[in-house]
Amino acid sequence: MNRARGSVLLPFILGYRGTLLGLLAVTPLLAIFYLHFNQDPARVFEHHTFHFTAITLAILLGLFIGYVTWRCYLESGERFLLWLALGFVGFSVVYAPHGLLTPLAPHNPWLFLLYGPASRLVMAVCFLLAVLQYQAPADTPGHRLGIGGWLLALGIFVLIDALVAVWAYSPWNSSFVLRVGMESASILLLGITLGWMFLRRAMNPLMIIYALSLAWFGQSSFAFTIGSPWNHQWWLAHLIFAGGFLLLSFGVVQAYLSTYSFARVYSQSELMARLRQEKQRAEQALVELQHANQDLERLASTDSLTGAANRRALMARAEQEIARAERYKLPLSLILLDLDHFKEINDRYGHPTGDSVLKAFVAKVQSMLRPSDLLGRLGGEEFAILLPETGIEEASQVAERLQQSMAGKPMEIDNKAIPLTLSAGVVEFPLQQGSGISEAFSLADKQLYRAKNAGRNRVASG
Ligand SMILES: Nc1nc2c(ncn2[C@@H]2O[C@H](COP(=O)(O)OP(=O)(O)OP(=O)(O)O)[C@@H](O)[C@H]2O)c(=O)[nH]1
Repeated sequence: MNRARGSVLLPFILGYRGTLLGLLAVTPLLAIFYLHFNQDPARVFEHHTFHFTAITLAILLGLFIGYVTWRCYLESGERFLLWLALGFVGFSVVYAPHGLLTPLAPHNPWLFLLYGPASRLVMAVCFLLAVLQYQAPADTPGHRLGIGGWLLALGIFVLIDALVAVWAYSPWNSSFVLRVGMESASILLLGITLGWMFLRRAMNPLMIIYALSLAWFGQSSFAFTIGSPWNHQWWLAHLIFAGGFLLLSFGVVQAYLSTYSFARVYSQSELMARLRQEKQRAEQALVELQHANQDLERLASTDSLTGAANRRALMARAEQEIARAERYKLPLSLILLDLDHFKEINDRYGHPTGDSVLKAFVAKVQSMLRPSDLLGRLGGEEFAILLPETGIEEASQVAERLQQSMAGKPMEIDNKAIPLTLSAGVVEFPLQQGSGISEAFSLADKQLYRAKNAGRNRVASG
C-alpha cells in the first residue's frame, strides 16, 4: 500500500481536493459578481468582426470535438458519449446563426440574440440525457448510431434554427422572459444533471471534468441573463462558456487517448491495483505453465506403468554418462535385467497382477540403487540399469544383490506371494574412442543371454 494513502494526511488531502474542486466550480461566479458590482453597465464593446470570428471558431471547435466524441462512441459503444456528441453538434448547429447573423444585430437583435440561449438549452438537454445513460450497457457494434441517425439529428437541430427564426419575427420576439426562461431552463437542467451525478456517485477523473464544465455552462447562462448585449458581463458570459467548453473538450480528448470512454477511466490507484492484479495473474499462470511443462517432461521421459525411466530417457542419459566417463576417465557400467518366466505369472495370476508385479519390482529395485544410478524399462519385462562411476565388479555385485533379493523372497501382491526371479547381464562400457551405446547394449545382451541359457535366476558379466 502507498504510504501516503495510509497516513493521517489522507482526510486532509481529500478535504483539500474537495475544496479545490468546489472553488474551481464557482470561480466564474466570483468573476460575474465582481464585474456586476464594478462595471459601468453603459460601457460596451460592440465589435462585430471580433464576435463573428470568435463564434465561428467556437462552432468549428464544437463540430470537431463532436466528431471526436462520436469516434469515441463508435469505439466503445458508450451511450453517454453519443449524447455528448449530439450535445456538441446540436450546440454548434443551433449556435451557428448567432455568429452568422452578427451583422443583423442592429436590425433585428432578437434574430441575433435568441440562438445563444436556444443552443445552450439544446446542449443542456443532451447533456442530461447523456448522464441518464451513464454506465448503460454499451450499444453493440451493429446498433451504433450511423449516418441515418445523424441526418435525423441534424434535421432536428436545423428545424430548431428555423423555429427560432420564426420566433424572432413573431410578436413575442422581444419578450425578455423567454430569453431568461431558456437560460433558466438550461441552468435547471444542468443543476439536475449535476445532482443526479452526485446521487449516483458518477465520479471519476473524467466525470469530475464533466461536472466542472457543466457548472461553468450554468454560470455562463446566469451571466448571459444578467448581462446585456455587448456589455462586459455579456462578453464574460461568452468567456465562461468557452472555459467550460475547453475543459470538456480536454476530457473528450483524454477519453480518446485512453479507453474511448468516460465511464471506464480509472484513477491512478485503481490502475495500479489492476496492474498488480494482472501481474499476479501472469505470475500464477507462469508457475502453472512451468509445472505443466515439468509434468510433460516427466511424462515424456517416464514409463507410464512402472514410473521407471523410459527407453528414450535411458538412452539420452547413457549418452551424457558416456561423454562424462570419457572426459574424466571414469568407469561406467550397464546391467540388463530380464524377469524370468514372466509369461507364466501373467498366465497364472492374470495380466493386471502381472502389471502390479512389474510396478512392485521397479519400486524394489529403485530402493536398492544409488540416487545416481538410473533404472529404465526397455519394454515388456526387460529393464536396464545405468551405473555411473561404477566398475564391472561393483556393478556385478549390485546385480547379484538384486537377483538374490528377488529370489530370496516372493513378491506380496494382492495378498498373494508370487515368486519372481531375474536374470542379468553386466558389462562395463568399453571407453575406447568410437565405442557407443549400441555396442555396450549388445555386449550386455550377450551376457543376459548367457545367464538365461545357464538356467536363469543368475548374473553373467564380462
Ligand atoms: N502384465 C504385463 N505383462 C507384460 C507387459 N509387457 C510384456 N508382458 C508380458 O511379459 C511376457 C514376456 O514373455 P517372454 O518374452 O516369453 O519371456 P518370459 O516369459 O519372461 O520368459 P524368459 O524371458 O525367457 O524367462 C509376455 O507374456 C508379455 O505379454 C506388461 O506391461 N504387463
